[in-house]
Amino acid sequence: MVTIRQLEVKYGSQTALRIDTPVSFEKGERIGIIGSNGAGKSTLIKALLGLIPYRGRVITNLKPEQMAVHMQFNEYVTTMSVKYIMETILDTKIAKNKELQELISFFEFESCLPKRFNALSGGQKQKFTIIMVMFQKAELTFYDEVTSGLDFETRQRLTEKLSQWYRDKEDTLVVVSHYYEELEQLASKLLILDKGRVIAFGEKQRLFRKYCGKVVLIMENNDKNRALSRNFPTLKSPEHLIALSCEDEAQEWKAMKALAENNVNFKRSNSDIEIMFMNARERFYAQQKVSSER
Ligand SMILES: Nc1ncnc2c1ncn2[C@@H]1O[C@H](COP(=O)(O)OP(=O)(O)OP(=O)(O)O)[C@@H](O)[C@H]1O
Repeated sequence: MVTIRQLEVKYGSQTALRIDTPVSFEKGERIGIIGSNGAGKSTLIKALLGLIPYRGRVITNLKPEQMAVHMQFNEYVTTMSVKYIMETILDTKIAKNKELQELISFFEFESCLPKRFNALSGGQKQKFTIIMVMFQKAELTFYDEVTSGLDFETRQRLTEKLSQWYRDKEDTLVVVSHYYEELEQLASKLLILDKGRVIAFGEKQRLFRKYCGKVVLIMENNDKNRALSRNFPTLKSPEHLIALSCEDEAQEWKAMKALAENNVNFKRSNSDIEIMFMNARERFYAQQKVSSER
């Protein structure tokens, strides 16, 4: 559907994004884009939508009107109801449009319709834009930080709604997010960016296997657990945690037995995106260092 053969975006003299190896988004895929602040995530979306100039080659059979986008920040006039804005932008009447009614009801947005945009809560504002984006039924839909700025519970509820809506559909989605739980639910493939470079791209489980092993056992970082973990291969992990990497079932049983015998609480995961991201980044820079030393 979209193939990025090569892409370079510069703001002045600063290169914000450079993709050298081809990246393709195929029909029906759910792609998550992750990366720290300033990694180039929004820049990539803007370039794909043709909103900013870039050098390189992006091949797509999609016309601009076949792509829909939910940007991080959205503003609307505040002198009229959101119902009026929705009907004007979508050029339809809610009362006569079953599909739009279904979306409004799915997102429990009915009671918000008479309100003005500035009177909506953060979550309601996002729902408003999501409904309008979904209504376009685009071939390719981008969600850029759709739950950013929302409290934990609202974020979870909205992610669940999005995941439910798309569950049995074939839409192609590109979801940019800082929140790993969101990508666990919405993405099956990941594009990991850092400082404008592609660190890794591929199917979520394949990347987990490559950077973390079969499974990771995650426990609190304290003196006792640090001592225990010395007998096992560990991965890079958030500072308050220790992650043991298990390459196969035998290693997993051995590590679990040791943790159980020492009465350690742990979480087992074969999909932790945060730990996978940290280790992919670590390996990328280690390889860069080796090749620059050659
Ligand atoms: N309009 C602009 N002018 C100059 N520099 C810009 C502009 N927009 C982005 N940048 C820079 O380009 C780099 C990538 O920015 P981008 O917004 O794509 O990052 P991001 O991964 O989306 O970050 P965040 O997670 O913080 O939204 C950053 O260093 C940023 O400061």
